[in-house]
Amino acid sequence: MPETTPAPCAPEDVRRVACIGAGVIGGGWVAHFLARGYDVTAWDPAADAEDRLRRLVAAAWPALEQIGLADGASQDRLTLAPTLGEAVAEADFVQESAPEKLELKRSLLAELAAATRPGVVIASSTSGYPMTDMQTAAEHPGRLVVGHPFNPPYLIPLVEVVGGERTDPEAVAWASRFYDVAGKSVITMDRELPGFIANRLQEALWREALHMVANGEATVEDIDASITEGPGLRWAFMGPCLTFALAGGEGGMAHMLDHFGPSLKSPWTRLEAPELDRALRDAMVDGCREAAGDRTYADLVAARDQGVIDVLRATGRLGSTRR
Ligand SMILES: NC(=O)C1=CN([C@@H]2O[C@H](COP(=O)(O)OP(=O)(O)OC[C@H]3O[C@@H](n4cnc5c(N)ncnc54)[C@H](O)[C@@H]3O)[C@@H](O)[C@H]2O)C=CC1
Ligand SMILES: C[N+](C)(C)CC(=O)CC(=O)[O-]
Repeated sequence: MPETTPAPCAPEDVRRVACIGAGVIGGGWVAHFLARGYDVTAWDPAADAEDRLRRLVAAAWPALEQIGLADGASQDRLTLAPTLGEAVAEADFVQESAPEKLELKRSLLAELAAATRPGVVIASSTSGYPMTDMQTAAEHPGRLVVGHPFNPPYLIPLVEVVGGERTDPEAVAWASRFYDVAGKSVITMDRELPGFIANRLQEALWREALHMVANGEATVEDIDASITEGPGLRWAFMGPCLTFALAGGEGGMAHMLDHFGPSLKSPWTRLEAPELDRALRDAMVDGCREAAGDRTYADLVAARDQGVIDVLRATGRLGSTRR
């Protein structure tokens, strides 16, 4: 039975967010919430976590200043807690971003649900585990939801929100409203799908890319250029459905389907996942190294951040969310 304890405050009244796990995504969430003017408490068991996290936030800050900080936003409002319990004790909302391992998520979410104040909503950043599978060990599973972000969470607006079988629908509604108030663009799902919506779509593309590299049919560089020089330009402002409706000319989607629909049955795709063996792993790693050239990780992050800001600005979406 879903738990019905109400959240201790309204989504509009959240002041303190706890971020559990402070790697690529947890750190990105920290930067986002700080930029939106929240107090943030983080916890991560790694010895170098604080140093890594503060560097990530400092590197993100110029991009965040460019798109506009909330009143009072400051990197000084970040605290690293010595224990998980202290990190969440005063939190109005918790974002979990620990490694993608099901058993770890199960026990961590149970621990978080026991350590937070009653009713506090806890969201997992998982890339694909259904909440039903992650909430099995929790005594208070009603306030556990998925809040799936996109890298970097401080610039990519989308977050997919969905509950599990034991999640209280009120918690899903609360989380969706909170993310909206916190400047995210929210899709609330009414049922669980492995990979949610966006990763299910990305996975199909990714699987085909791996097949082509494994078979020597395309290089990493060809694959990336095929998107950045091609469909990727359209996808930044018009999704694949409306884009393909235009492929039908004035006849729209109806003509497009009547014309090209039968080709869906031709063997363009190979829907089984390829074996991620050593050779394929090396080909992908070497190909990405070659594509990066002499650009460092920090160079690539800065270039990506500027690219996303430029696209958001060019398409009139800087500072606004999807309605
Ligand atoms: N990397 C990406 O592009 C995306 C990742 N995600 C999801 O975000 C979550 C985190 O992934 P990343 O940030 O990429 O991983 P990461 O490896 O960069 O960071 C994971 C962090 O968790 C810490 N950690 C280890 N054990 C922990 C524990 N027991 N409790 C709390 N923290 C612990 C590690 O020290 C590390 O700092 C995963 O669930 C992943 O699926 C979601 C969207 C995108
Ligand atoms: C690579 N990934 C599956 C972890 C990516 C995501 O989950 C979302 C993203 O940022 O594209």
